Amino acid sequence: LTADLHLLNPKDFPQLKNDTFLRAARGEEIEHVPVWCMRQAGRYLPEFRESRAGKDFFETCQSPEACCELTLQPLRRFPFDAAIIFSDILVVPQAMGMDVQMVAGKGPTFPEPLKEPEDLQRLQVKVDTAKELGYVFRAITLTRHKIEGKVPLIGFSGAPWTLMSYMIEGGGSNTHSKAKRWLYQHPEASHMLLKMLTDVIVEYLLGQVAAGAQALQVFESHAGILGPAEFKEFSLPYLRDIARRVKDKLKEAGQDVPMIVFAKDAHYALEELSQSNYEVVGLDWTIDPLSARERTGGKVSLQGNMDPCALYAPKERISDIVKKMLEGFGTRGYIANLGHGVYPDMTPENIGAFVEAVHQHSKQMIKQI
Ligand SMILES: Cc1c2[nH]c(c1CCC(=O)O)Cc1[nH]c(c(CCC(=O)O)c1C)Cc1[nH]c(c(CCC(=O)O)c1C)Cc1[nH]c(c(C)c1CCC(=O)O)C2
Repeated sequence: LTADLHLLNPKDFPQLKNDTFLRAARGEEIEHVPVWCMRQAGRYLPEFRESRAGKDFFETCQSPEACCELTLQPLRRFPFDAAIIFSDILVVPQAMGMDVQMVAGKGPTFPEPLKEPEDLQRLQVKVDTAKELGYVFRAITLTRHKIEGKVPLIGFSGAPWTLMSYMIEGGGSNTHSKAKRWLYQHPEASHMLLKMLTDVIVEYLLGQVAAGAQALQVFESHAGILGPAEFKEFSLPYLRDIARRVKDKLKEAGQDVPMIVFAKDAHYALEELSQSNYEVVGLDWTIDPLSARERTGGKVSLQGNMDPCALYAPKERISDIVKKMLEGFGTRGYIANLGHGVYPDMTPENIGAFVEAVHQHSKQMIKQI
């Protein structure tokens, strides 16, 4: 074990061999369009199901070795241009003192969700991220060593509104009406909670970079349940604050790490999102590539946005869909991805076809420029 201690030291990482993803995030020249998939480490892989079998989900998240193995699994199969650390957005509410369990067939569950503003007193205001979330940092450091510079490693966090909605709903929801009730009945307490979450998230993301994360993605998965006005009041200011504060701190240390904002179903806010201090705006599949480009005015790189269900199509059809998508976005300032995560019943082979189609078509297109 002592011989392996350097693997938990965020120093002397292997040299990065494929920086295509980082260059695309910054809008720089590339030889092919980089591609990765949200939930690329997931139940669609038999080796993932085997590693996870019989183990508690959050215990798995707390094991750096398990997180490292699950992060690397998809890279052994497919030539992805980036890896995302295996973890979950709900480790942040846990660090703030809330109990969260992963219930099979039901998803994440909070036995004691926040009900009224008084419940905010149950939360840890000042979270020592090194202590409460150190296991994520150790997973990132270990993975950054073990990935051997093959591709960059992405760290991530849930955004404040998405985490708030889980903490109040107590789990998944169609309407999010319990959480939205707070926005209309308790706007001040809502802002207080969103601010508390923002403070923890900023520290958490900085800790991930210190541990070795080479890019950061912020998931506002529940943006679509808000309308434009509520998004502007309860989501956007916090998304902007997170990027500003993380970047200011990194700059002091002479570091620069690209940040991606993925606000699912928030196409009503694309203009605002493209002016939010993030280098990359992630897109779900409900927006047309060309109009996304127009509305973001070339100010940011874009990531996305194939309908995950297109992976159910035959391989030739996947290739056609990818080609159209690439033509819509163009090859510069673009990172190919799905519009949301891979589903458990998808065929690994088709993910391979997706990755290959992105590489092949984009190489062809770049040659013709
Ligand atoms: C909303 C959300 C969550 N978690 C996450 C989000 C934001 C992205 C999104 O919008 O989907 C983020 C997340 N969760 C997971 C990752 C790992 C990295 C990757 O994308 O490969 C990431 C980036 C692993 C996971 N997180 C989870 C799994 C599947 C469960 C398992 O492995 O046992 C994985 C691979 C569990 C999880 N965790 C969460 C849900 C809704 C679920 C699914 C529950 C279910 O389907 O039963 C909360």
